Amino acid sequence: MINQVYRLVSPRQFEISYNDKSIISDDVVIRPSYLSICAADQRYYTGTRGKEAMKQKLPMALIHEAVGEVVFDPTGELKVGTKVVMVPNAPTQTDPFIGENYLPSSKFRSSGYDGFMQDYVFLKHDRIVELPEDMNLEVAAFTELVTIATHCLSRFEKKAHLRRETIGVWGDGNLGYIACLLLKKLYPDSKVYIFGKTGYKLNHFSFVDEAIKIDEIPENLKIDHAIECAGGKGSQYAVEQIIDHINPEGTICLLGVSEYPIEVNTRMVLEKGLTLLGSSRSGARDFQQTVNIYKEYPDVINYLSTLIGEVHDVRKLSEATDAFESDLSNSWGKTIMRWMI
Ligand SMILES: NC(=O)C1=CN([C@@H]2O[C@H](COP(=O)(O)OP(=O)(O)OC[C@H]3O[C@@H](n4cnc5c(N)ncnc54)[C@H](OP(=O)(O)O)[C@@H]3O)[C@@H](O)[C@H]2O)C=CC1
Ligand SMILES: O=C(CO)[C@H](O)[C@H](O)COP(=O)(O)O
Ligand SMILES: [Zn+2]
Repeated sequence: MINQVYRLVSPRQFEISYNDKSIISDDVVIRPSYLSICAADQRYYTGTRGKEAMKQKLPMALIHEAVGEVVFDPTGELKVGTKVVMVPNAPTQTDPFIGENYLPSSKFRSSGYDGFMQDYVFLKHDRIVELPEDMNLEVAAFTELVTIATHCLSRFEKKAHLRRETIGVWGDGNLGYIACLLLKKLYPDSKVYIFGKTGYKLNHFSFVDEAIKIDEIPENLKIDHAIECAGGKGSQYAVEQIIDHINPEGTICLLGVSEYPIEVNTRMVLEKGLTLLGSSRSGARDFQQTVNIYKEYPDVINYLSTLIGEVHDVRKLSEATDAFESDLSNSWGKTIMRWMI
């Protein structure tokens, strides 16, 4: 069959390409239904990802956050119409110590390999997780971003010492919101503080113990551990404040992506004996665990719906461009594309 793939060819410019794909294989054929735009996609779309990466990775279909419906499963295991979330990471090897999302040989969609902006996506069974039948698909669309927090917390659980009275999250955006939400569910005895820049964004974090503006942090405030979700240059200021307010031997989970190297006060990292724990992307297990969280705590889905920013119907490529442009001027929430192309 001929599959249409919608690739970014240069900043702000998409083009259609045609891929001949045989359906005689083990792959499940999925029709994407709801796609969600990530900050990483925007760095490619706007061309701020850096000249070298742009040259190396384009042309490429964007989007690694998406759900879809099964249209054909050669094994007959999945019924036509089953709603699934798609795992963007495709490992080519396994390693007893290194996770699939840290193996350099893995292929990650919309970072060097075609993402989900396609008519059909062809996936192995282990790259698909079935969604609850009544799942809000606009929320499900950004499940991949939720898996980032799930993955980070599973690493935190293994590495951080057990005094977890107060945990601080820096970054009053999408990932900060999700990290706070999962912390409150998975660590109900811990106090969770959100640290952000903007009052109206912080107002959305109704479920945390404290919402604090970063220029109003009491000098004597202390936290046991922290999660940084600011990104860009903001990561540097966030890490600086975290180091000031964290108790000795705390763990700092780093999630924000910076295009340029940031400065870290290593003297104080040493003096306080801190652990810096970076996490990037996620694997199939994190997707399964996240869907389990949806099932166990259905109110998580309600809280996540606060993050639905705009939903765009995309019937033609110019409407995808509109969605990306509009996303750039939205200060709160995720931009979702209802994929009708
Ligand atoms: N590690 C991983 O695998 C992943 C990482 N990411 C990265 O995480 C970062 C956040 O993503 P996302 O939440 O979607 O982006 P958002 O833009 O929604 O959130 C970032 C928020 O942090 C705020 N901020 C900036 N500086 C500070 C600071 N010093 N202290 C506290 N808050 C600050 C921003 O405010 P303002 O806008 O006003 O500057 C914004 O509200 C990005 O860099 C993204 O690329 C995303 C997905 C996966
Ligand atoms: O968003 C992400 C995962 O959800 C990562 O930040 C993204 O994969 C980083 O990739 P790149 O190197 O292409 O910016
Ligand atoms: Zn992403």
